[in-house]
Amino acid sequence: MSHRPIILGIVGDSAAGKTTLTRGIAQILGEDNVTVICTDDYHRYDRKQRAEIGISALHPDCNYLDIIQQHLSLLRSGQPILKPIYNHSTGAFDPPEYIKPNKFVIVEGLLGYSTRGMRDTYDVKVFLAPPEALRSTWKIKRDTRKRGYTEEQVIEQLRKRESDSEAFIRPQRQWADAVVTFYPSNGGTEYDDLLLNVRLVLRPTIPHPDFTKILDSNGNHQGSAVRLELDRDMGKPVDVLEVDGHATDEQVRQIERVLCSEVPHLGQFCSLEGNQDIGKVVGTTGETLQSYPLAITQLLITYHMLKAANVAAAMAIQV
Ligand SMILES: Nc1ncnc2c1ncn2[C@@H]1O[C@H](COP(=O)(O)OP(=O)(O)O)[C@@H](O)[C@H]1O
Ligand SMILES: O=C(COP(=O)(O)O)[C@H](O)[C@H](O)COP(=O)(O)O
Repeated sequence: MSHRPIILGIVGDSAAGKTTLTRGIAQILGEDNVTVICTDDYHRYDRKQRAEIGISALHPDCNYLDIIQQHLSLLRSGQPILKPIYNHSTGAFDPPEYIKPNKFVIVEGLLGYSTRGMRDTYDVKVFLAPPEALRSTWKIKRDTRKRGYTEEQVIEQLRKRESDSEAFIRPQRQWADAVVTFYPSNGGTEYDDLLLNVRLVLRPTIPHPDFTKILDSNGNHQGSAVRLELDRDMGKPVDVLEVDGHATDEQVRQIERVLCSEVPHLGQFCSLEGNQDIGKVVGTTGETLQSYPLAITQLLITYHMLKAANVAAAMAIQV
């Protein structure tokens, strides 16, 4: 290996879209180059024990955060780990698995940014923050179709976990280099998953692509479906790029050009080079999702992974 593994964190609440986004990015980086770790595997208690104790999986005390941190450090230095496995179908633990890191490691889960040690291990940190109404819809759909729960059980679980979501999950937003929010354009309950807009909050904690290139010479937007603004997030200044579900091919190509001018590898996954599968991913409920907002989100995060790999390779040559 020419450099140490590059580590991406994808953190967010249950059914925020972590696994779906992870799949899309792994497709672009090449499945064989990517090791995916889900931190649900580090739950301290199985489902029965959690019910007896009265603790939710979202609580830090319900997870071996110290072992996650230890394993992340090992993976970052290219070493293997013996990872526990939490089985969402049975609610119990399967035998552990031996995992060697590939060039890229994606670590997705609920509490990945809870400690300083964990946060320091990632090269790129993403937080997923869909509006709560959309997350509930996604969670009901997935957990009734794939995890054997009834709709009433999922709604009750969401209600019971709300205080832990507020206390432990949502505050982690502050540590992310990019906060990703897919949202319905009319803000209402009637929406099409394939026409969701995306709001990308870009913190100056890592150097983002120069999106000002998509503005015309007067600094104006080329249309209303793609917007670049300065804003504040949790009190701190940020750039915000929004891409609507109905953005045009040409608007999307402009963004792709910005990304590909610095990272040509991305070209083959863009509509620029005629790729028809841009932004296509199979969601965890088995449905095929495809949209420009999804594509731009995946490309932006992959851009950061490849840039981090270039930096790590340059450092490896120096030593
Ligand atoms: N970007 C997206 N666009 C449309 N639907 C999505 C998107 N991300 C997730 N979903 C839906 O939400 C469900 C839950 O997503 P998932 O990736 O399993 O969440 P998590 O891994 O965070 O628990 C998926 O089954 C899918 O139906
Ligand atoms: O919230 C999640 C995390 O998964 P995800 O982020 O993929 O939703 C699960 O509910 C817990 O792991 C508990 O498992 P269970 O529901 O089996 O008790």
